[in-house]
Amino acid sequence: MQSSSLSAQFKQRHATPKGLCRPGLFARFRRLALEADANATWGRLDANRLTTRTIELLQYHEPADSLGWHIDPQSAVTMLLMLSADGAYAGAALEHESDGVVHRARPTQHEALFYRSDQEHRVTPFESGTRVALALEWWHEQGVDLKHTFRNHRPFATGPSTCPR
Ligand SMILES: O=C(O)CCC(=O)C(=O)O
Ligand SMILES: [Fe+2]
Repeated sequence: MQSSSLSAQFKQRHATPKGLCRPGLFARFRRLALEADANATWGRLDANRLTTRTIELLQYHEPADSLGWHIDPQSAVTMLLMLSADGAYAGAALEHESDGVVHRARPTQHEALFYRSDQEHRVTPFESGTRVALALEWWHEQGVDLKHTFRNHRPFATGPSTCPR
C-alpha cells in the first residue's frame, strides 16, 4: 500500500486505563460484519472462526494519502467506519470497480461500509481537510483463495441510510 501519514496499526487487545473499559465494541463490529455478509449473501464469514486480520486508523491529510486501485490481500471482508463529518474533507471518495463500472461510496459520519476485500477499490485523490476512518479487515486466521466465491458487487452498507451515493 502506498502511504505517507496513513496507517497506524493497533493490536486488537491493548491495555485500557482502569475505569474506561467499555467491553463489547469489538463484538458489535464483529456482529455487524456477520450481518453484512449474510444480508449481502456473500456467505464468506464463519461466525465460529471470525476475527480481524488488521485494524487500522486511516488519517488522510494530504494528496499523497490517496490510495490507488488495490485489494486487501488475504482478508475476506473489509469494514470501513467513517469517523469524519461530511464537510470535514474534500476528495477521498471510496470507489469500487465492477465489470468496468465504478461505484462511488460516500459513507456519512459513523456509517459503516462493508465490501469483499478482494473487490478492486481505491480512494480518489484527497483534496483538503482531514478524513479519518477506521478499517477492520475480517478473516479466519489464514489467507484464503476467495476467487471461487467472487462475484462483482456493490459495497454493502449497514444502517438506516445506504452509503453509496
Ligand atoms: O479509506 C478508505 O475509504 C479505504 C481504505 C482502504 O482501502 C485500505 O486501507 O485498504
Ligand atoms: Fe483497501
